[in-house]
Amino acid sequence: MTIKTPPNLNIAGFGTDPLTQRIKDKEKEWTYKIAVLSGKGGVGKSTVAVNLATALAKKGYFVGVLDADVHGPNVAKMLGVEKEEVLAEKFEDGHFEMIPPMNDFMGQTTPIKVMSMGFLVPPDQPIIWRGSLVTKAIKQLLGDVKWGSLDFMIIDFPPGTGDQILTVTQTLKLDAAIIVTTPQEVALLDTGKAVNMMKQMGVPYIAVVENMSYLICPHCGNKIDLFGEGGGEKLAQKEGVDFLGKVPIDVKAREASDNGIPIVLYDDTAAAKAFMKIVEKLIKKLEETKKEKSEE
Ligand SMILES: Nc1ncnc2c1ncn2[C@@H]1O[C@H](COP(=O)(O)OP(=O)(O)OP(=O)(O)O)[C@@H](O)[C@H]1O
Repeated sequence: MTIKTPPNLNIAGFGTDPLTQRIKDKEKEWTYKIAVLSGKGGVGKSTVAVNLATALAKKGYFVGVLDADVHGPNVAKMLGVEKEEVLAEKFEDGHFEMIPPMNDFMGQTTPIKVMSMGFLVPPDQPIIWRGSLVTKAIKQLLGDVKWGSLDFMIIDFPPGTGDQILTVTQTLKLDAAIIVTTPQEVALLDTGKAVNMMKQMGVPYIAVVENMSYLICPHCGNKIDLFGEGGGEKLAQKEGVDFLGKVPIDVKAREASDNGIPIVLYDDTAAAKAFMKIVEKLIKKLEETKKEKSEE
């Protein structure tokens, strides 16, 4: 039976222990679970998450994106589905599961399933919750959603190293963590903390992506290192984790994401080429890591 999501969905009372069990059951259907994090806000974490997801979908993989950035959910807008209505299905035991809206970008990608707090709360309404409630909401967006079978589940976490990340990482067995940074010192300091958090959580594959690495001057074509040079790569080396690549600042990337179209769909841009390269490297590394783990 399909019904419309109740308008005043009571997040706090929407499932308790069985919820954790549902997450555990569902994750068996997801081949790779990848968290996208950043030590610092505003470095382009959501931009990287949606472009990685779209690049994977462009290659024919089935992808789900969970916007776990409950306080600033932008993913649905960036993927052009923010106006979609979320339906829910009632199960025999009485629990509801939301049906994630999908976008296949006019057939340019396989459909991407998207779930975000942004669907359930009006855009101008702030979410003023204590941490435990936020954690619960994120868990519901995992366990009370009909995700189905996926090649990749991408989770866009809130910035920083807060307790929500800790709890979700304890519930869900992540295959990889991608830490997004910009090249400047202040961002790198916080990025190191995020890398170490993922190491402590035992995530098998950890990698750094450097966003806003450089700007190609639209007038002279010269490369400008606006925020310094090579910081992300040096940090990855220092921490002993992989470096997946650099994404340049691209004015079109900002314009495109404001219009709900990930830049990776604009094949001729430097940012799109960078994202495709990153995704190819990521797939290879994930397969290698999985093989190594199965041999242990
Ligand atoms: N490579 C890029 N080139 C141009 N603009 C970019 C690039 N990466 C991100 N942006 C823009 O920067 C802004 C912030 O990006 P985004 O929302 O992805 O950051 P975030 O780290 O997820 O932020 P928050 O910490 O608020 O969650 C957006 O307007 C986005 O379009």
